[in-house]
Amino acid sequence: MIHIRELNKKFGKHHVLQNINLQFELGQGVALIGPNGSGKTTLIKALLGMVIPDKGEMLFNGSSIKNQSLYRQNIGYMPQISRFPDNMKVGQLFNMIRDVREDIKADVYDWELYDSFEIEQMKTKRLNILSGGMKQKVSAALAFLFNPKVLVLDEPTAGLDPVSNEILKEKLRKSITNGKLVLITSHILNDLDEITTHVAYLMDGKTQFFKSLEQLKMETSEDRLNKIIAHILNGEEAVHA
Ligand SMILES: Nc1ncnc2c1ncn2[C@@H]1O[C@H](COP(=O)(O)OP(=O)(O)OP(=O)(O)O)[C@@H](O)[C@H]1O
Repeated sequence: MIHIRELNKKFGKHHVLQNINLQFELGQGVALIGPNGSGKTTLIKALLGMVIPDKGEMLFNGSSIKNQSLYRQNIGYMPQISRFPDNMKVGQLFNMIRDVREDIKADVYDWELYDSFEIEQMKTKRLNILSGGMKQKVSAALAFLFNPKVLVLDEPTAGLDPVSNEILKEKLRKSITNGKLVLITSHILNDLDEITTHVAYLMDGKTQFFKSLEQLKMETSEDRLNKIIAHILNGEEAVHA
């Protein structure tokens, strides 16, 4: 579905992505994790065409995404920080985005998060007065609205209250079961446990590993993602010590 080959990106002298090779398929929940500044958001932005790589290629369904934009219709994106037009109201934003995608038929729409997050009740609120968590809800509902095959979520649970967090996680779980590809970054590894089928771990712009959760569980004899990662990192420290 998504093939990333020998991807490189420098910002000035800072080599932020170094020879990244990854392959994601429908039905996977890929946890893209790694320390602050390891390149996760840059990789996501490259995939969305928001950052232009220096070298390497990315294929979506077998076709290069270079200078393409149509493939993005298949991706629902929830950014780390949502920036909305300040004076627009929530309802106007949804209307505007639906107008942009007039090709999408009404029966394709997925209103589940819109309903669960009770966005109808905030329809008349201006976007610039929404709390951080409310903005996250709007952003999540928009990412799912057109029922895309691929969901890319950059720290989606940061700022969500526990009930909303569970709603989003359940939605992601269902989406993966129904054959969508979910690519998600988070530092809250507990949030990823029930969603993850594969883990891509980035460090200093390099892929440290990309493995299925099952394989990682077997290798570490740990069950939870935070324990698995701690096990691997402690092992590495021991090796380097
Ligand atoms: N537009 C830019 N110009 C210059 N440097 C950038 C730019 N965008 C990102 N960087 C740098 O690239 C590195 C990777 O940033 P990125 O946001 O991809 O990390 P991340 O893994 O998502 O981090 P976090 O976990 O903190 O969100 C950082 O050192 C960052 O300062």
